[in-house]
Amino acid sequence: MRICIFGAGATGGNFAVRLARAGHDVSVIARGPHLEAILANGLRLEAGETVLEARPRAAASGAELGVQDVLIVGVKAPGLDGLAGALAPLIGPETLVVFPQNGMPWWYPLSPAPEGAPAALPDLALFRRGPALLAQMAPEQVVGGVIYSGNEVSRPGVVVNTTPARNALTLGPATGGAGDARIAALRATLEGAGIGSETPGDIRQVVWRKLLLNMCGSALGLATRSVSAETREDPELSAVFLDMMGEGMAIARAWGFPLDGLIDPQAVLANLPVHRASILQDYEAGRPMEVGEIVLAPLAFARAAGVPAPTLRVVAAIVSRLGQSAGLFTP
Ligand SMILES: NC(=O)C1=CN([C@@H]2O[C@H](COP(=O)(O)OP(=O)(O)OC[C@H]3O[C@@H](n4cnc5c(N)ncnc54)[C@H](OP(=O)(O)O)[C@@H]3O)[C@@H](O)[C@H]2O)C=CC1
Ligand SMILES: CC(C)(CO)C(=O)C(=O)O
Repeated sequence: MRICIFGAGATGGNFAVRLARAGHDVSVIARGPHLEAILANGLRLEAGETVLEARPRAAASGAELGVQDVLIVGVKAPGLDGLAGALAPLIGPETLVVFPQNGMPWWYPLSPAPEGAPAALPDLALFRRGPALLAQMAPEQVVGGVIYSGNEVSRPGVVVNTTPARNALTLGPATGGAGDARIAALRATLEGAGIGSETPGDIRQVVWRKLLLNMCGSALGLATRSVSAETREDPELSAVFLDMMGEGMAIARAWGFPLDGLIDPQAVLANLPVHRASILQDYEAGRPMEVGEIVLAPLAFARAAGVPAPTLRVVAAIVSRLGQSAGLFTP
């Protein structure tokens, strides 16, 4: 299986090292000092006491690598704008293209609304990424992904894995269902490399579940400039977190993905990692932020379904203002 990770930064770098060390034909697309470091010394993954190194093939462009069996698009969501042409040389008619970005994904509208959900999705700018990307691949090639794995690039060529006990990438076809044998084979490949990959009923349910973690934990970590775990140490912030979780569960329920019984908000709070959420990493590094995907999209879903979300509204306004003032987010 030829696997390319386009944008082997924090999470992509983690997956590239683990897959390469499991013996797979892995290549990465990177740029700048990170690419130079990978070309010179390979990729290094520091996961707790464990250090893993690998030398995947590295390139600046897809044309150097050619068509892949699996393409994992590891860039941040704003990086998808204008990216379709750069992905093209890596994609053939059989290539599975995995999009594992946090928050509401561009591919969400590719499968029909579940029974009882409002028929029309909110009109989000992020959904307008679809046409350019779908000019390079059929909808059936699009694989939705959800990452549970905390990572940070500590210096070029080096990734620190802040959640060594949990590294997972859940996959499901964006057009619905559990997926065919090729997706099953990819899950098995990930599992064999130490990356958990359960089979979801509907990947959009997993998206909502993860989105709530980011909408509450990552947004509060950003607003307070602290590792996510600090929220659970502060009683007032914990209460805000739980209020937002309740709102998020009501939003997901209204859109046909009830999470009752699947999420225990108290347990999610108790397990917030000692990790600078990726949106906080972006803010501090001056990189475009996933504000639209992580807080404004669920707020828009709340409004479209008439679900009250007063706490989310306040936190979203603060996070959006932070991003806009820093020039890292445009609504
Ligand atoms: N980090 C984490 O712990 C987690 C992240 N996620 C999600 O995973 C996704 C990826 O996040 P993360 O891994 O943190 O992101 P990173 O920013 O660490 O990695 C993305 C990489 O892609 C590179 N890149 C972007 N565009 C191009 C391009 N056109 N050509 C070559 N390289 C490019 C970036 O380079 P450059 O640095 O030069 O921009 C960077 O190295 C996000 O949606 C995030 O929310 C999910 C769970 C946890
Ligand atoms: C909170 C975390 C690590 C969960 O995987 C995450 O998604 C992020 O940092 O953006």
